[in-house]
Amino acid sequence: MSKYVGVARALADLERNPEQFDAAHERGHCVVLAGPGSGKTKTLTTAMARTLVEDVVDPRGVACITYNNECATELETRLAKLGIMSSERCFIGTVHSFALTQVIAPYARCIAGLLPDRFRVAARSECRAAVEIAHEAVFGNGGNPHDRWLFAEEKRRRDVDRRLPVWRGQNPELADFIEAYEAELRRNGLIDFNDMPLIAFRMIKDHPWIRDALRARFPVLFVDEYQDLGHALHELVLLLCFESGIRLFAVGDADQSIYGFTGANPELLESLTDRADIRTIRLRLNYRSGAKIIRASLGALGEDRDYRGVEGAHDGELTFWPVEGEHSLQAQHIAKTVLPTLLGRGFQLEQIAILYRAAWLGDIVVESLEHADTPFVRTDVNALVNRSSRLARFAEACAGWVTGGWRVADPPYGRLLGQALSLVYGGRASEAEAQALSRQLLAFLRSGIDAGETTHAWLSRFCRELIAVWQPISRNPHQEWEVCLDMMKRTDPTQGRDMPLNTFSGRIEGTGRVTLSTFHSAKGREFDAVVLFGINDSDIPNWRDRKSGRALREARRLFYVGVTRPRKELCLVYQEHHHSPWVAELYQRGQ
Ligand SMILES: Nc1ncnc2c1ncn2[C@@H]1O[C@H](COP(=O)(O)OP(=O)(O)OP(=O)(O)O)[C@@H](O)[C@H]1O
Repeated sequence: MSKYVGVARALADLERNPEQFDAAHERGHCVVLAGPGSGKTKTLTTAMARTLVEDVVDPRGVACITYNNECATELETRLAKLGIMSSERCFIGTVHSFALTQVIAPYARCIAGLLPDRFRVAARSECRAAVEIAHEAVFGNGGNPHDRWLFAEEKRRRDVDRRLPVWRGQNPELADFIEAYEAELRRNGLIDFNDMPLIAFRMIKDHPWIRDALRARFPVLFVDEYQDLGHALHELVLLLCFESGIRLFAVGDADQSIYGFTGANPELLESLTDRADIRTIRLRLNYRSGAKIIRASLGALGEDRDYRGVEGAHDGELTFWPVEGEHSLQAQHIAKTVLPTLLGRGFQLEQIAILYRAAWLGDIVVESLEHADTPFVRTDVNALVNRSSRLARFAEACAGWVTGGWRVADPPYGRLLGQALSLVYGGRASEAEAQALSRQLLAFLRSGIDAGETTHAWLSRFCRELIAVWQPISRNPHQEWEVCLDMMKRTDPTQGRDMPLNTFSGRIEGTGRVTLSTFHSAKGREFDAVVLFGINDSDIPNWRDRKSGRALREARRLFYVGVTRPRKELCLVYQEHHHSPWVAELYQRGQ
């Protein structure tokens, strides 16, 4: 579909919702605030596509920053449906990747002494070693360097502008520790993950020409899930949009802020709405869930909001599944009773998700589902494919192409090549480099068609024939090649973990498999039916959440994110007489 038709259709879709429609046409700074299922992502992608087609003339483009690679992939997929591909004109990625690929990589070399010439991103072991050396230099031998580093990291993420008095005014010894750590990394030609937005911020702050260059390329900046992006992004936005003339379009929901442990703070989003130069648009309709589920979700959140369902929509269903016993019995109950009941009511497995608080709870669910022979696809950190790793997703997409996708261009070869170019060259390759890479990729992919390899055997060749060749020529300073070894370990045939290649590939995700996910990974997704597992009084909230009001509020928001994923049915599974205190409120409001 051409992008013109795609955009026209997307805008027509919003016509019956005047707030969404207005937001998509806004030409000044705009923040869209809205609850779950209200079409924030839909509005953002439509606004982005419209801006590219109507407002911004080639070769200028737009940039969209989002929380993690998983959200970036979701946005890319939605934009592709409107005929818009991510490209030099359309950057979609995390704040770290924006900082690295759009600010540091192109401009750092123009600033003498800023970074070593051929810097790269440090591995975790290199960061730990630098923490230990810096700790000894600043504090001598007393105390655990890594425990103290947790506090230092918090300060590092929060006090983005180091020229402000607060940098040395509060905890000056932590400031010394951080500076010694960064100096140690630089001595070794390294930067770390959290350095990326900080270095970019300083570059933009100190060098007005970098602001001009960025505004020339990206006159409009989109930010998805603003509430989760933390201080570094917020400072970057203030600098780029309110001091440098870039237009801002941001969407978010403070009630869904669940990444406090990485420095996110819902107040940053709210502070934008106080500005007179920003138009704030609030969306009230929830297109996703039935009215009963919407009411129950406000019980889960413990606050009042004026959200409502669309007229004529189904009411939705809430079901409660108390189980006599701990986690493993609750998981067995899901496999033996809850899922069969949902299937009996006409739900398809691929439209059901089981959500839980942490990946270790996912291990317990996996055991029960395997025992019951129920097919599943797992999307938490213990999953075979780490969904937030671009390399892992590339491997998965290649496997999809090899196992039949090549026949129907699902995924299209051009997309695989684009991903490979981005992994190896950060998207900037010469014609000759692109051709050579394409030859290697195509030769590898073709050799896998009808080869009958298992996943482990295919991944071994993937590592040998592609990754080992690409690693030495790569110009992308953020490497994650170790993900390949991790996937090989997770499919080790000697441990009985190998599987057919089409089981590994994403092609059969969504066909006949129930989704397993943490609440965090389920953010932004939706399913017909959602089963919340382990909603016990010791799990949500757990003892850590109960330690502070802030942590307790975040746990409650996490619960709210889970409760707002279903379209039609929400099932809560918990230990009888030991359910989370929030279940009662949810029950009362849901009636
Ligand atoms: N104007 C509309 N007309 C019909 N359906 C819509 C409209 N706006 C949104 N939707 C549908 O509502 C659902 C939720 O939309 P979307 O994922 O964009 O919401 P969201 O606000 O980003 O949700 P969350 O915050 O929970 O991630 C999607 O299925 C989307 O297609």
